[in-house]
Amino acid sequence: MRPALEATGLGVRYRRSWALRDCSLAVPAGRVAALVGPNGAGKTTLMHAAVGLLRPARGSVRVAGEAAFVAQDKPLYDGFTVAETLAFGRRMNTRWDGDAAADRLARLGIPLDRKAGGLSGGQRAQVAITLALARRPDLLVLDEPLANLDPLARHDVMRAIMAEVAERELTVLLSSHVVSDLEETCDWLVVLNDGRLQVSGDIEDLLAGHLVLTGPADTPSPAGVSVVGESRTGRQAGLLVRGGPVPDPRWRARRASLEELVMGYLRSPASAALPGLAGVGA
Ligand SMILES: Nc1ncnc2c1ncn2[C@@H]1O[C@H](COP(=O)(O)OP(=O)(O)OP(=O)(O)O)[C@@H](O)[C@H]1O
Repeated sequence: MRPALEATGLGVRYRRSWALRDCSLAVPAGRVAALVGPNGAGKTTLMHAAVGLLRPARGSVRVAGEAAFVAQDKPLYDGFTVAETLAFGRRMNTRWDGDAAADRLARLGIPLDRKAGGLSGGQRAQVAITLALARRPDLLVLDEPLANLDPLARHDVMRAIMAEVAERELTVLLSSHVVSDLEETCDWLVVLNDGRLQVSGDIEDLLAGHLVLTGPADTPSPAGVSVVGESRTGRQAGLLVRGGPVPDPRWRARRASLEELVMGYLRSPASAALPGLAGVGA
């Protein structure tokens, strides 16, 4: 099946510095993909390139169908009511599902006569996402949709995104700094670090393909697996490895959590888990 989002050798440069280098990835249709990485890693740049807001200096990025983008600051006109905001969206877009948008806001209990400036952070996020969904996109791109939201609002926003994905063929790419927010919802992981792609893959396959090993600090690294990262503190050593099993009884092995997997790669910028590498599903 054609990927919903495909980047090939993508490179983006702001003046003389490269914000993204040689980035090749494919997100299958119908997935909810988490885009994670430290500040300045290139997440927003990748999203802007994907939705056509900036032109790559190298390579290409392609979306199958229409993309809708919700920027980090969720721009809404504070003086407009929610109803006026919807009417404006209808005038600006040929492909517009106003009924679905009104239904969605009613379900969320967001009053149509409220000025956007009087909405809470969570409500603003929901209105911005509703406007993007009303355009019936094939790919919904959300730049930190959960930033500045309390835990309940974060949960509500993620649940609402899940409901949309379940209802129709929609692919989502969303960035976040809080990996625990992504665990229940996302099934694809993209890790960027300093402008380079480190991980792109199915989350279940990635978790099944990695182990956390703990053992005495002087234990030699196990054979037959590839060490992503290691920390040796005092008498204890901890490794994140790709592959397994590890028959050496000095190492205790367990499944990695999503957080451990992400942190393990981010701490070891030279490591990568990309399609085509042994032990990682494409
Ligand atoms: N308009 C711009 N002009 C010059 N440099 C830029 C511009 N936008 C981003 N950059 C630089 O490109 C790099 C990637 O930035 P980007 O905003 O894509 O990262 P990010 O992963 O989204 O970061 P954050 O998590 O802080 O939002 C950074 O080094 C940043 O300083």
